[in-house]
Amino acid sequence: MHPYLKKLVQSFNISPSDQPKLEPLLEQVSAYLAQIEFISRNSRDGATRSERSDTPPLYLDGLATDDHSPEELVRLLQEQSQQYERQITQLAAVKLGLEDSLSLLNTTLDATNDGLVVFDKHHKVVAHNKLLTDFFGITSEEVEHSFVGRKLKEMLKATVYNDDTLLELIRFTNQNPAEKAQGLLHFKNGTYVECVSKPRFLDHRIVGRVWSLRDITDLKQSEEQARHQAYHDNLTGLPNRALLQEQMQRALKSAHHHEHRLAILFMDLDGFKYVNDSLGHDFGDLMLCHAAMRLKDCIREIDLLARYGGDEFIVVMDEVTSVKQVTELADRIIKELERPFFIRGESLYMTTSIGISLYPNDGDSAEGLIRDADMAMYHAKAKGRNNYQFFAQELAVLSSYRLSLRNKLKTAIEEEQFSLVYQPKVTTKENRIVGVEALIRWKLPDGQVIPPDEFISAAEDNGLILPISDWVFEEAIKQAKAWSDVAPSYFTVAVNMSARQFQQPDLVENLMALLHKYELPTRFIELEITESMVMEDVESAIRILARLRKLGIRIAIDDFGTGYSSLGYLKSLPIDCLKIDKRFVDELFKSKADRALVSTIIYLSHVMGVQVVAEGVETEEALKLLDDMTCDLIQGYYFSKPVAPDDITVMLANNDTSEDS
Ligand SMILES: Nc1nc2c(ncn2[C@@H]2O[C@@H]3COP(=O)(O)O[C@H]4[C@@H](O)[C@H](n5cnc6c(=O)[nH]c(N)nc65)O[C@@H]4COP(=O)(O)O[C@H]3[C@H]2O)c(=O)[nH]1
Repeated sequence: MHPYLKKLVQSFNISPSDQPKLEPLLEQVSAYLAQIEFISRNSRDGATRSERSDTPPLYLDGLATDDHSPEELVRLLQEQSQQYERQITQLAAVKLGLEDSLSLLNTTLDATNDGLVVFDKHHKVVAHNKLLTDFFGITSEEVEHSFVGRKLKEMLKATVYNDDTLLELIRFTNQNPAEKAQGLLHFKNGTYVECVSKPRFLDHRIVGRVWSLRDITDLKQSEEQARHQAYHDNLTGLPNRALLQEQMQRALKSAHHHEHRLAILFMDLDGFKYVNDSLGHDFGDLMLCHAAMRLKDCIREIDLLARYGGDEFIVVMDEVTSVKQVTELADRIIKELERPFFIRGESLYMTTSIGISLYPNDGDSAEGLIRDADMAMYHAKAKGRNNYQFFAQELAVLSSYRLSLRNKLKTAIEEEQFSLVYQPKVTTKENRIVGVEALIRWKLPDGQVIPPDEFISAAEDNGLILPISDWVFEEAIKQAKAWSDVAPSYFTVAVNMSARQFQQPDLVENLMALLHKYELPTRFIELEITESMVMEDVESAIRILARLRKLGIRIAIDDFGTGYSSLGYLKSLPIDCLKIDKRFVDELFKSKADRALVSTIIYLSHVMGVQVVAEGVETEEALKLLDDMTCDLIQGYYFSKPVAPDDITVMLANNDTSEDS
């Protein structure tokens, strides 16, 4: 105790029991006295009055205590002690605040879902939590040295091989202490951890760094799941169009690099629409899954199989060494799909048409190769389905021709480049005209005539078929009205209906409006629709046909025998006439099977009360045979080619118009 304090205790007679209470204060005072003693040496008058003796003079703020009475001294000391008490109270509050902050920090560190470690500016660990040690499988003691040297290597062992993200992050933060750094760590136990490192600032100065680690495995997994869904077809689980594009880009790059060849096989199931329409979409879905499985079995590990669209699949064959290898795969696929499918107790047959393009022969872009294979697939369909065709440049020429046709078609209607010709339909026995078929002709301003087979499908593709069909209908009805006065009552003008037109919801209303406009009785009009148009949606087709028929319009099925229809379904169709396709008529003398087929079609049609017309009859021989087979009507060059309306008017005038037809 300071000698003056001793003196003080003695002079104020402070009891020994009270002395401990005063002790903290006395200690403070003692420290203070030591301080003022130092100050006193530099007192205002500069005199050094602090010669060391047993009772050196006491100075308070430069005032020697010897100069003051004890009362004054006590007052001064009391003032000082009060000041100390205030300071102590303040300090205690600050300490409490600090303790509170520390406890808050510790609780926060433990409660957070992130692994945290806080460093000071000397890279010393200031704080960390348990999660951090869990992530790396280290102890709390090891954290101290964890981010440097050998320990860091140990710690990195927790992440997957070759994931040196953490190392990179540390390097980056050492070089850029003021920057935030962020990375994704992949741990051996499968977890994905997002790692963020931020500098700590105090008064605009960097005082250290905080590292936080967050387990984002769930997020990553749902991301993966979303990615899988975005890139795979829900039904078959196969890669979809988007993934195919990506994978093809990669395969093309690698093929270019390694000088490999690729083959793209574009497959379209034949008549799948029929399965869907007749057996339902659920059944169709099952069929697609089965087909996908079979296709998968046909390809090698390195090949890619994707679902491109409804019933379209694509195989990208990698490392192709020969064309034979490709044709073998195409054959295998065709055979594999030809085997019957047994689904829900039904056995079904399915075939496929395949178009093939080759890299680098046919191009080097994914889109181009797919387009070429698609074109070749259409060629395979045209060749009778259930076969494969390689892309050939001629197909591209054909396709660009179709494109140029489409552009020219746009002006054809406005410039009245279309006209109608009419081909008579006559009775097989007497060759009496019972009707005509209206056939469109397109003559370009330069005199070039383009046959309908060439431009109708192009017009179907770009939607121009609708205004063209409207024009044909109006023109044919106008002409039928002109003939209605001279023609017998059974005379009909048949008009070909386009697939798009058949799908128009206001088809019946539009047709009736036109008939009304030209005051033509409905019985003069016959609509020719193809089997495939009916098969698109059998139920709705039946509904529309029944409505038209009820209004008195005749219905004929055109090109019969070329589609997928069976004779069986004919009985459910509300039709008046069936036209046997020219292909069968051509084969009458060449193929016994076709002859038998034509005969059966005629017989069954009659049983069902449907009239039969044979198309494309060119010879007397064919006419006679068809007559023997009891075919009702014929149409073909034998009697007349399609001719101008005036020629028909003349024919009608010379026609036997007896009403017994
Ligand atoms: N070699 C040969 N050919 C014969 C003989 N008899 C008739 N033909 C031809 O066979 C086609 C019969 O018409 P389609 O089967 O309805 O087949 C038509 C029809 O599907 C479509 N088409 C024609 N006009 C129209 C139309 O106005 N609208 C729609 N949507 N399609 C039409 O174009 C197809 C072809 O029409 P066209 O070229 O006029 O060809 C016509 C006709 O000229 C014959 O004895 N020998």
